[in-house]
Amino acid sequence: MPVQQFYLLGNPVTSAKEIEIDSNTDLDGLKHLIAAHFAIVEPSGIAFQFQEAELAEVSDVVAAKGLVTITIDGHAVRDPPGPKGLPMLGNFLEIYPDHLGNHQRLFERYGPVIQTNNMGRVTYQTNDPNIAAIAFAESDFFTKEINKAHPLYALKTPAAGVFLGDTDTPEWRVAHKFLPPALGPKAVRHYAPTMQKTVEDACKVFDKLDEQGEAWNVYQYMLKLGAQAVGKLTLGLDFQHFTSPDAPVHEMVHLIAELLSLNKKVTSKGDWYSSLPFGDPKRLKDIKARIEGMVEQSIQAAASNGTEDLPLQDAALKASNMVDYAVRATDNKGEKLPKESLVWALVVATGAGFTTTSSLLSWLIYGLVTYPGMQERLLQELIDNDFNDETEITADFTERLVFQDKYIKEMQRRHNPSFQPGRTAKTDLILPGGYRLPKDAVIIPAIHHIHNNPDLWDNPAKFDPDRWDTPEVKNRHKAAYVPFGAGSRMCIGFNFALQEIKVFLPKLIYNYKFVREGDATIEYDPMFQLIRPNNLYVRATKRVKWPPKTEVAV
Ligand code: HEM
Repeated sequence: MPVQQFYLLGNPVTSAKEIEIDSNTDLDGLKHLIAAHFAIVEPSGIAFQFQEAELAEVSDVVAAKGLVTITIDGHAVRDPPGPKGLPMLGNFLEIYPDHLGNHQRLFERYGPVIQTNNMGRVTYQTNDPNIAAIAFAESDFFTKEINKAHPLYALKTPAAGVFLGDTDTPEWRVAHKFLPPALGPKAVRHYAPTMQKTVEDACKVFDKLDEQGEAWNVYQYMLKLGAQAVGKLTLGLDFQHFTSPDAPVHEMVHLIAELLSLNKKVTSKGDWYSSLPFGDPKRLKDIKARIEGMVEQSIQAAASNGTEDLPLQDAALKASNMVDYAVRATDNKGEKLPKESLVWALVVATGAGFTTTSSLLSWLIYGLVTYPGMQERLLQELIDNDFNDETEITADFTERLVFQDKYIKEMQRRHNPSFQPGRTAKTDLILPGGYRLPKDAVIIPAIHHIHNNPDLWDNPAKFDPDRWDTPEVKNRHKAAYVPFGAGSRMCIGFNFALQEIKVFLPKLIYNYKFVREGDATIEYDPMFQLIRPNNLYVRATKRVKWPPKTEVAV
């Protein structure tokens, strides 16, 4: 078999490898062979050169009398670029507090894969859907492994399996078998009446605030609303958020929100900070223990109800909430979600459930008071579908609200709450474009920057729900829109989240006209795990008149 020497352009020639080439192989086969030897993730981008001339045939590669140079998508291999940074602080001061705006600037300056260093912690980010899709796919190259460089490191809880644990652990496999059925499309349909009752209770409070002529902080009330629904449907707890306009936020909700805030604080700084035995890192540990205790209590209450065990799918359709489901559901071997996994899997479902949905709900209200015509179009669609105070909001009904669906999609494009799912390199590897990543490097498909990348979206800053009807958007790259992440570690609660929002929004829009109070620039908390509009205030004025139904031309 012929033997040839290859090296990667950008690496020293001393790194050249001698590789045997099967004489029957074609160019594609040769690229795959070379990709396997050099851990090049995407073989199709490989090209061969000898003395700067392109070699387009395998026979030319074999015949070359010397080192054959490999290029990737026309580039030499190189480390992802990024700003130089200051000693100790790295790039921290030029990224925070506005990490969304500043990362955008870095993508514009350095290209689709960037490298930053925050007080010693190196992170890679991409706004390229092709590279995002590669990172999201659990493969020989990438996995979700929450190492020290991962944005969830300070929260890592292997027992949770989902979200806070690594893939391919026994804990992840078992949680990933038991939880998704309870959050599948059929299962969440039977949660619709509880969702509707929750928003109806909230409306009584919004009515009172209107009677008192008060404007209210959108995030605070959406946090109450999102948490009230998730509390009932995951833990079977009534957080009593809507007994009066001033009802306090339940301790559990405070603790989970503080946990996320502490995590972002702790992981935005170097490793030294997260190992301090006092201050934020200590508080983070104490809070985790308190949450664990509270969830254990809910589990005991559910278990003492003495209801029968059921196979996974049946349990998902019959359980009154996820604790009830989790204590009753059995797999085909008759086994249950082990006790060690139960507590943290439920904490995660609760936390992941209300923090995200309350932020998205807040952005949806922001859209009503910011983007002209949206309230009117959403209301008109309800009227045209005969919505009124008595309507039972089922999944069948919300499926008819086509504009509402596009409005939500566009909001998740422009203002998605989640922004940094991280994936870890399993080996030294080379990405498309020739970007080199070392083993254990964490790359973040930067959701906000993918969703606002001008190469993928026409006029991305424009809020335009109608773009979802265009062929460009319909035929987009599969990872150009990933509000719930992608791959086997994507969100398992997306059916729940979308249904909840599609039940809540009609009630809010039908009952109130929302008007913004104040005109301060909307701020988000850079030290929070999610993006939410912190200082948005609105007046919700109760509607007493509604527009007529659109006349259909005959
Ligand atoms: C607007 C609402 C939501 C958004 C934007 C959202 C977003 C996400 C994203 C981006 C991930 C992937 C994280 C990663 O790749 O590391 C994720 C995972 C997850 N989400 Fe959601 N989520 C939402 C609602 C929910 C709800 C309502 C629940 C549960 C009731 C939930 C439960 C989970 C869980 C358990 C995971 C981890 C799955 C795993 O590790 O295999 N999410 N979510």
